[in-house]
Amino acid sequence: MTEYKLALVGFGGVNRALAQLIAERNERWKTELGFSLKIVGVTDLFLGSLINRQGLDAASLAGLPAVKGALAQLPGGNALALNEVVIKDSGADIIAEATFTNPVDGEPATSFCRWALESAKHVVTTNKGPIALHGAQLKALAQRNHVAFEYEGSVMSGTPVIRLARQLLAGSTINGFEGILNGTSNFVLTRMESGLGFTEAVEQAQALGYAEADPTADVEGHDVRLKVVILANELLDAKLNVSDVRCRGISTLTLDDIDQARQNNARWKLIGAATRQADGSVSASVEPRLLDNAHPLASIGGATNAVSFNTDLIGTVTVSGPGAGRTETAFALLSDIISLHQAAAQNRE
Ligand SMILES: NC(=O)C1=CN([C@@H]2O[C@H](COP(=O)(O)OP(=O)(O)OC[C@H]3O[C@@H](n4cnc5c(N)ncnc54)[C@H](O)[C@@H]3O)[C@@H](O)[C@H]2O)C=CC1
Ligand SMILES: N[C@@H](CC=O)C(=O)O
Repeated sequence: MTEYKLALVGFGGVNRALAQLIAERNERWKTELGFSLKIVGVTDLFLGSLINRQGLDAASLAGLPAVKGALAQLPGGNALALNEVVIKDSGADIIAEATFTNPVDGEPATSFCRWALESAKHVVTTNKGPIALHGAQLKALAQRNHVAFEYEGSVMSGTPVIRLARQLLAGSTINGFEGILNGTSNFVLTRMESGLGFTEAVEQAQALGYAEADPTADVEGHDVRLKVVILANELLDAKLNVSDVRCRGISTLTLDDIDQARQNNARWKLIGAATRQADGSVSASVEPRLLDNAHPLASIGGATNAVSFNTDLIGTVTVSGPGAGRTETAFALLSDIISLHQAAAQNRE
């Protein structure tokens, strides 16, 4: 039975939920998945950092008070986020990176991934910045160092859309997709349909752990733009940069607009889309679209996301599931670890 040593970089909603899952399910994973996880390091800008090569108690970490420097209160803890030390010197095999997404340059998360990969440690991340902005370089770095770089949670949280499309649609060509790819904005639009104001709806999404640290990224479409780049580059073999994607969010939609749509049997949805053109190039956009209620994406409500792939052999395939949420996204990290464990087993055969 394999035991992976894990370091958690960024200890907010997602990695805390992963610690909780480890506390509850590690024993079960030994028999069901063939591995267990031992947390040997944690680092967070707000909470500080802590290393213990013998293993930290996952339940205690999950219940850590969310107060500044909380990790310094534990034996061996430090009030500073010693990110580089935790990544390189905690003895971890796997780095679970879940710090803020920076949609402009992907930093400092990209450096965290790079440090880990250069030190021959696997990386699992839910952070969209490094993949959308530096994905090709990080994948090459992982390959050179014979380690995994996995990021299923970067699009549609725990819903297995990247791996599902890559593996199970292999053999057919994906020529485009359109989808609802941001939980917060879809939650906000759904709440506004019940009459709640925009600001109050955003506050609810923040309280539920759906929103980005700066929710502007959610409502202005910047988060979806990163996800469109990730999906298009991964599944359509596009070479898109973030600046190639036209982007408009939902912040200008009013309760009147939403009520007007309802009276016309329609709904506003924030749609991210990409299409392969006749010359082989891929065009992409993020914009609010008025969908007739009969449209397959119109009924997707709350923080649920959905994406419809347009394939050459089997037509349209739609995948739907949670688009945000702490435990849902922590599950994506687990699925990444399962994937790298399976790949390691295959390599041994
Ligand atoms: N919450 C969700 O539903 C989903 C989140 N994601 C992504 O996962 C990542 C984590 O999300 P959450 O846990 O919800 O965010 P969060 O805001 O709850 O936690 C992020 C943590 O990272 C820490 N941090 C920020 N910069 C740091 C630095 N330089 N060094 C060390 N720690 C740092 C913060 O102090 C914070 O505790 C984000 O990139 C987010 O975009 C992806 C899919 C869904
Ligand atoms: N803030 C994002 C979280 C997942 O990427 C969202 O609401 O979809």
